[in-house]
Amino acid sequence: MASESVKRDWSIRDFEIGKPLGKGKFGRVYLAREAKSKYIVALKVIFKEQIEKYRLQHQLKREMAIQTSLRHPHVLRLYGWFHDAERIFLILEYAHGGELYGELRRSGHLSEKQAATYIASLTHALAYCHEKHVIHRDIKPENLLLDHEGRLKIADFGWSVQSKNKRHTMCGTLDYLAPEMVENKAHDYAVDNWTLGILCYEFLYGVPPFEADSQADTFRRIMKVDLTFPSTPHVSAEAKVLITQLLVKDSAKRLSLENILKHPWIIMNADPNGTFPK
Ligand SMILES: Cc1cc(NC(=O)CCC(=O)c2ccc(F)c(C(F)(F)F)c2)ccc1-c1nn(C(C)C)c2ncnc(N)c12
Repeated sequence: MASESVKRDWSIRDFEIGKPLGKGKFGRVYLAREAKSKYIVALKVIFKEQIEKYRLQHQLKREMAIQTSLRHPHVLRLYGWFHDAERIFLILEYAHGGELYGELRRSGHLSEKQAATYIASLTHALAYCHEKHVIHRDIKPENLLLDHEGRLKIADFGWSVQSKNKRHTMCGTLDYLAPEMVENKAHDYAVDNWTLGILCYEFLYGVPPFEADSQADTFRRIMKVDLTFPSTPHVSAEAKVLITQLLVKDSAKRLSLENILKHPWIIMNADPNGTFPK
């Protein structure tokens, strides 16, 4: 699939369409199978009139170029795409394990081993993206999927796909944005380091650290870095140290991706091959 997906021109006739996986602002996504190789993929249908209506042609082209160029075990593959008169079809890696979000909602919070394994996977994926000069900027549980072995995959929905089970967060939540993003200031790669701190907190406590009843209150809590840790036995002091070293207002002072991977909490808890014993 990898070699073919780059050169040949695909068309809808090459695929057998399966069950719908979810629907989004621009169209639906289906389980599908490439007819010859029987290779399973997720096929996302985007309606051209929606893209034209929001004048997203260039942004979509840029996203497609970025996503087809990324090759990393923790970044969901975009194998290729094709279009007909009114639709654009994206041929995506199928994440058999579904949404990490679902796992977090079901269990309330993750164990330190699960949380550390996911943070280490995300850190590896972000180090790769940053090497390719790609800042993700939109990492949140919504965009995190799991493969059949429970390995994390960063997916970039562009515009979030609302899967079947309704999400609890409104789209456009501020919870995951760094201070310089919510202030609309110039931002750099370190915004992703901040978001790793947000996600680590949410994996361990079940809610993001600056959650509030209104966006205005969330905004105020982010700008103040109003970070508090509920007292609970299942979160170690080392985990709190890592979160505190990432949720730093001055982006230059946030722990680097390299030092996250050397952090005692990650070394002690992350499973090196990214799965972790269930
Ligand atoms: C549906 C789905 C899509 C994606 N990726 C994208 O769609 C990229 C699209 C994009 O970048 C884009 C689109 C419009 C647009 F206007 C722009 C712009 F212009 F703004 F930049 C950008 C990744 C994974 C899934 C996915 N979803 N699910 C279920 C949870 C439903 C899955 N379950 C299993 N496996 C899966 N792969 C999935």
